[in-house]
Amino acid sequence: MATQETAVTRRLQNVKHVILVLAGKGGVGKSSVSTQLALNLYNSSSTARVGILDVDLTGPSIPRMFGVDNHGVHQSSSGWVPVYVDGPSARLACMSVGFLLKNKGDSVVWRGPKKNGMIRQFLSDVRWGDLDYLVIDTPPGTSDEHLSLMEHLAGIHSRLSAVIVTTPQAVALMDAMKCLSFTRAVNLPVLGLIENMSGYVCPCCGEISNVFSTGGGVEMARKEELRFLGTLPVDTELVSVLDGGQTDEENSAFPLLERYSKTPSAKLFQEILKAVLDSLVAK
Ligand SMILES: Nc1ncnc2c1ncn2[C@@H]1O[C@H](COP(=O)(O)OP(=O)(O)OP(=O)(O)O)[C@@H](O)[C@H]1O
Ligand code: SF4
Repeated sequence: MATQETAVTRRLQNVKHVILVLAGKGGVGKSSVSTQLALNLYNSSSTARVGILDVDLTGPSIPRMFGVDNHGVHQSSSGWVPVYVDGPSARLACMSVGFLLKNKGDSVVWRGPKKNGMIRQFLSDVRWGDLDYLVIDTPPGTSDEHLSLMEHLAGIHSRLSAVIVTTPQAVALMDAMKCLSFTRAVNLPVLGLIENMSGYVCPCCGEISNVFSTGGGVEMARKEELRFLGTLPVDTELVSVLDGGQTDEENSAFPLLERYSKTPSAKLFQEILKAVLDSLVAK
């Protein structure tokens, strides 16, 4: 184990911050928040270097969200080369088990030890290089994958933190509490809580209406002395950008960023990004 940890520590020596995105429950928007966090961090300065690692091994959705699900990764003598989703700028690196599957629809049916080995390889064998931020999209709940991550990242514990994503419903909040207790058990600092799918953005006028209850995330954050990072409504424009697949038709090297920047979510995420960066400084 010591050798493995050293390999991970060595590989990630020039990664300044590693941010795990957690959610207690599936489908609350953890992958879309991970994608938006990576895009906003990338956009936070013209030199920011960002990586996104998808360790949701049984349901990898990051390649599809970035519109690179037909790409593969290749091995070089110094490790796997990630997919650079921003073209020639090569400041936004992406790695996912999705790149290793023969067919998009293939499922990954692995036992714990194999998943653990894959996560170790993602951390120790990918040529991440110098990164300001590495965002890790984790599976829902707290599973073997989370324990593997904590074990392999032990050597860089001071650079680790987490963001918890929930929806406003009581059942999602209960599951978010389980996530929070996991972070406390493993001594993982939490930057704060994001309430996703909180209200609905009208596609006609942009007004945000509350279809279901909202405010559960704020209340949980208050009770648990967590920072509340902000809310994101259900945004149909975001869905068409993240789920519709990107094309290279637009006159841009990075059509996803251009299309995302026009969504209501992009504007709202700027406040969340500020809160995330503040929390990182205060950590
Ligand atoms: N704020 C939002 N507005 C509209 N659609 C959203 C929003 N957040 C997420 N979605 C959509 O909901 C679906 C599920 O989101 P996502 O894949 O991010 O969830 P998840 O929590 O990562 O799910 P999983 O259980 O697969 O880990 C996707 O189609 C995504 O585009
Ligand atoms: S929010 Fe305004 S524009 Fe949107 S559907 Fe309702 S009334 Fe119409």
